[in-house]
Amino acid sequence: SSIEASVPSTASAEIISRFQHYLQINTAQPNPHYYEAVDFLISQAKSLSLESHTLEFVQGKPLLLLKWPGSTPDLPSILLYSHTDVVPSEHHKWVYPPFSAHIDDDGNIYARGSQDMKCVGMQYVEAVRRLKASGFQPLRSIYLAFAPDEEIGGEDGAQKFAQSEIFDQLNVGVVLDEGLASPGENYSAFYAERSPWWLTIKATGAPGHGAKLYDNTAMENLLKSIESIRRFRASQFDMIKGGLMAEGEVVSVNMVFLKAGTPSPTGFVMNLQPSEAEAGFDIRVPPTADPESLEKRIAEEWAPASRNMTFSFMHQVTVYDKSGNRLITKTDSSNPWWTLFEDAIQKAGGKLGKPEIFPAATDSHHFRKRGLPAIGFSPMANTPILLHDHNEDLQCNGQLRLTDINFDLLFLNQDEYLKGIEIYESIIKAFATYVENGGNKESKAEL
Ligand SMILES: CSCC[C@H](NC=O)C(=O)O
Ligand SMILES: [Zn+2]
Ligand SMILES: [Zn+2]
Repeated sequence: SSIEASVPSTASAEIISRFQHYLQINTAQPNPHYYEAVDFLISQAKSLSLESHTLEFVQGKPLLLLKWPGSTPDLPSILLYSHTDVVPSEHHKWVYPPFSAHIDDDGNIYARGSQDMKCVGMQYVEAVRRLKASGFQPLRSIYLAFAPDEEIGGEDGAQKFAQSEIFDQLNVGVVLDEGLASPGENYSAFYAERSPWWLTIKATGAPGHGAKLYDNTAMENLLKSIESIRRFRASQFDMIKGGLMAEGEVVSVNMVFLKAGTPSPTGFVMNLQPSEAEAGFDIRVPPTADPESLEKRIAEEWAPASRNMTFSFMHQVTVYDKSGNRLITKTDSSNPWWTLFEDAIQKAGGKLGKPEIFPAATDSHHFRKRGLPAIGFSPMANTPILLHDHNEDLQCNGQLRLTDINFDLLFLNQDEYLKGIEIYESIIKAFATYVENGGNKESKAEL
């Protein structure tokens, strides 16, 4: 029987092979093969008799929308959201090629996107397949969106989608999007994310001979700022180290570039103090922070005009929605979707850890900005995540950027993947049949 347990059934083998197929499509930034992914997903939709629409808010960047109509279409719908792009890979550092979707003897599936987030996209599809096979009929309409460009900020994908008239017509009530794997037995879930602020500070000062000590040089002015930023960084990091805050709850600041000096044929001119010096920072602001005081700190301490400094943001995502509320999805009984989500996971035999703030950015904020509840969830427990593992280059805002966060690597075990499909079955069932007040006035009277 131990052999039987380790050999997947035919159905499981087919599920895994469909996942492999999706993983094998090269959708790496900056040149993702989007149409190949969309064609494959449309073939899946056909096999499930789902309606499919390819939306193209920007040419060459298709967003595939699938629909399973509900029997009570007036009720707000469920959006099962995923992105189709993946980050680039340094191929030589991989044990198995990133688009091989190789499965080793332990059942671990190796591919770029195995965790982020082709797993989730296909798990939605498989969960729908199983629910359909069981004869389940949703009350609410269920939409599956497969969107481009999350890895570069989602401006031509989720953002345009969430702001579109088409989106309004979907009457979405709740969004499921990606989370992170977790190494322990509890699943991770995310109710918010930190907003990226990409800050450049620039110092100017009088140029002068390298042998002269004088005040107000560009380098000295910049270094004072860097010292101040480092003190702030340490204060935030100490709260994590001391166990007072989770990673997503503090403001992170990391210096990502330094630019100064006068070039010469042999490198830099060594006896000249330059008149300009610049540094760039990747700042992540939790929705619980006070963005105004951080902006004040930047203007007064990190780049004060009094020290001949200027600053600009290459990218600055707000922490507020249109009504001025924080981009936070409630995780208490005031949000019925959260309660349903928790219960559904438990019913399917899963355990949920304390909900967290996602440390990086996902597409969820584009939906939270519309005031919608969005839950970040990738059902992968007992799965290592490689945070801060190695750097990857990709295009963002036309700039070559370096991410210091990398949770796309490694592998996903096939049993964990299959378990995740059952978890989604349970969640989709609960969401799609939910009616406010239980749809039953009497049951309310009993209370
Ligand atoms: C603002 S574009 C970058 C989005 C990216 N998302 C996942 O890594 C991130 O750096 O968080
Ligand atoms: Zn992702
Ligand atoms: Zn990613």
